[in-house]
Amino acid sequence: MTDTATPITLPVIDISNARDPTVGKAMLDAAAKYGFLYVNSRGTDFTAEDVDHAFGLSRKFFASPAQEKETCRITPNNRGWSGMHTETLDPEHQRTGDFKEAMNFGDFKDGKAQQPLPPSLAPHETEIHDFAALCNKTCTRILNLLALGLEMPEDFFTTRHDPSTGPTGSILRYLYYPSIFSPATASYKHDTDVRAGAHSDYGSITLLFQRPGQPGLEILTPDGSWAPVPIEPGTNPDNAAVADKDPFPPILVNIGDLLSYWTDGLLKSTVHRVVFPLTEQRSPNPRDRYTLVYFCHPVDSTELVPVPSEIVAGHRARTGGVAAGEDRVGFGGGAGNLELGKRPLTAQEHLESRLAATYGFKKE
Ligand SMILES: O=C(O)CCC(=O)C(=O)O
Ligand SMILES: [Fe+2]
Repeated sequence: MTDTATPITLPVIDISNARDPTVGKAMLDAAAKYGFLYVNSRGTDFTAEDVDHAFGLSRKFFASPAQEKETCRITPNNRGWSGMHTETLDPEHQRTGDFKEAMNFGDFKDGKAQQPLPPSLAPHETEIHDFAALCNKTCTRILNLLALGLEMPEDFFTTRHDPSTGPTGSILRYLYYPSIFSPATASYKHDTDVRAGAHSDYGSITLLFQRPGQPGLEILTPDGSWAPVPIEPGTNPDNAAVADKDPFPPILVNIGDLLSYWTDGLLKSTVHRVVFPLTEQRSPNPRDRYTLVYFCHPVDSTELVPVPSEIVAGHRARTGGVAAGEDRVGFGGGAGNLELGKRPLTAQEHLESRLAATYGFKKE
C-alpha cells in the first residue's frame, strides 16, 4: 500500500512578502485542508549554503563515535542525542523503536547552547545557533501570514513566539535514518516496521528540510490511507532532480497540536510517519535519509487564550471546536471553549500534557 499510493499534491507558497493578505489566505487554506504545505526556498531567509552547512554538521555528528554521542544523551528536558530505537513515536502499533537517531537542540542564550555539545559539534556552536535563528525567522513569516489569513492582528502569534522575551519549547533537531543496506536496519520488516512511527507534532508549526533522493515521509489522509509526500512537489518522491531555479528543495511546513488547539481545530495537526519506500528497498543504491526539523513553540508563559478571529469563531460555532468529546488535555475543547472561571493553559502546560500523554507510560 505504501508504494502504490498516489503522492499527495500540496500547495507551494512563496513567503517573500509576509505581509500580503492574499498569501495569508492561501496559507490558511492549506493549513485548514491538509495541515501541510511547502514554502518555496527562494522566498525564505536561507541560502543553499546555510542549509548545506547544517546538513554537513548533522552528518559529522551522526558519523562521530558512539562514546562521544553518549556525552550528550537526551535528558527529560528533550535536549540531546537519542540512539537507534530509543524513541517509539507510535508505541501502540510498533513492535520496535524508530529506525533513526536524533539530536535535539533547545533554546540558545546569548548564542550559547544550554546543553552539553559533543566534540564534533562544540566548535560549531555559533553556526548551529545561527541556523536555529534563521528557522525562527522563517516561522515568524509563516505565523504572520497565518494571522493575516485568519483576519486578526498580524502580530498576534509572532509576538508570542519571540524567543527574546522568554524561554520557549522550540527545538532544532537533526535526524538520521540509515539506509536499508546499513547493519542498523538488518531487522527492518517492510509493512511492519517504520523509520518513525505515526504521530503529530506538539508545537505551533514545524519546518522540515529534506534532501533530494532521500524520500520517506508519508501523511495520513482523511480517508485513512498513507500518502507519500514528494521532496520535490510535482515529481516522484524519489526523483533526485532539483529544479535549477530553486536553491534547495522547498521547506515542508506542518501545523502542530498546539496551534490546532489554539484555533479550535480549524488548522489541522496532521498525523505523519517515515518509512522505507519499496522503491528504496529495491534500489541498487539505497540512501541514508537525513532531515533537519525545527519545532517552533510559543514562549513558555504564553496563555492560550481564544484567538481574536471571526473565522475561528465561525468554525467553532459550526463544529463545536476541536475534537469535541475528546477528553485528552490539549485536544478536548480547544482554546475557544474555555470554561468560565478557568484560566487558559499556558504553552508550557500544553507541551507538558502532550509529552506526558506520549511518554508517560514508559517513564518508570
Ligand atoms: O524526518 C522526517 O521526515 C520527519 C520527522 C518528524 O516528523 C518528526 O521528527 O516529528
Ligand atoms: Fe513529526
